[in-house]
Amino acid sequence: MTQQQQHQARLAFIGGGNMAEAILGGLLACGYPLSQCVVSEPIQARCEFLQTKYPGLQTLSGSQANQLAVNGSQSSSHTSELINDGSIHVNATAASTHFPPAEVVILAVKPQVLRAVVEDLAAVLRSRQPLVISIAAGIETSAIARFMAEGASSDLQSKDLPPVIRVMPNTPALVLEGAAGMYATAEATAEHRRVAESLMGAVSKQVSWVESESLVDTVTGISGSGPAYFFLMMEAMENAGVALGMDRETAKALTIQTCLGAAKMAQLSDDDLKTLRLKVTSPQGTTDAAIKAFEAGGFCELVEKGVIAADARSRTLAKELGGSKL
Ligand SMILES: O=C(O)[C@@H]1CCC=N1
Repeated sequence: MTQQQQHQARLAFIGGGNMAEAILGGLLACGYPLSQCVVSEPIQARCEFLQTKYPGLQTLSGSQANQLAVNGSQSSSHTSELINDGSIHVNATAASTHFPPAEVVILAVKPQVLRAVVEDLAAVLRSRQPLVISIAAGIETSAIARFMAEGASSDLQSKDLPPVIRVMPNTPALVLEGAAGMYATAEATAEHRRVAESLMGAVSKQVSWVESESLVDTVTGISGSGPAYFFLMMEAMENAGVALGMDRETAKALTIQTCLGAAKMAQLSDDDLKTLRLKVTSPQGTTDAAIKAFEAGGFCELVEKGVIAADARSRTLAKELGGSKL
């Protein structure tokens, strides 16, 4: 189904950092209506940057911005009071100060502040019951549920917890080439899964559900952090070209296209990755010389160590920031 054919949910981004921008930018690039998106972001300058880049985007900043983004404001006078109060800043280009409640809340804040943010939003999340999508690295859905339970008054029962889907996206979402892994809690219905899949699928070429939440940490180790591994490899190749006398621009352009071409071949070919490698590698040839040098330095073991380190860090974050009560 195309974006045009289905209801496009009102989205509240809590946090307007790089990853929120990647998802937002990707959604807008494929036709998601700007009017259905609001970004709550504490740093005024970042709001201004987003407004300049996406003219007409509603951004909210200030002490009650997260609440307003989720809860909406049915009365513009209420919003005006908040603005006059100095407690909230709404971007000047927003068409109106009327904010519909969010149907999907995307928690796109750093893991270190997720607890405070969710506790602050607990009551409104539990009364509004939006679909909550968390992209915070490492924080388990059980911890998010506990933050919601602890942040709201105790007379609300646990069945009042909204559905949570944990997503590990990656920054190529900004150019609609993302890869994302997703895990849904038992509260999430097939429709919630469909909405999350459709939002992340709009900016990601690969969306994979994992059945065990611990595999989200592994997704983080592969595709969440993965773009940085390829950027590092590309940096190293570019620098090697420069060291051999090539101008940086040419070395960079050849490196990037080689990376793109290899990825496309890997995607389109029926051959597995090893076979593709061997097809480039003539015996005693140039590639063979390079691969031998990589192997002598423990390249594959090193990459495995890197992926394992990212996976492990994601699990440690869960313990450090989510606690171990659940
Ligand atoms: O480095 C990080 O913590 C985040 C998670 C995945 C990509 N960046």
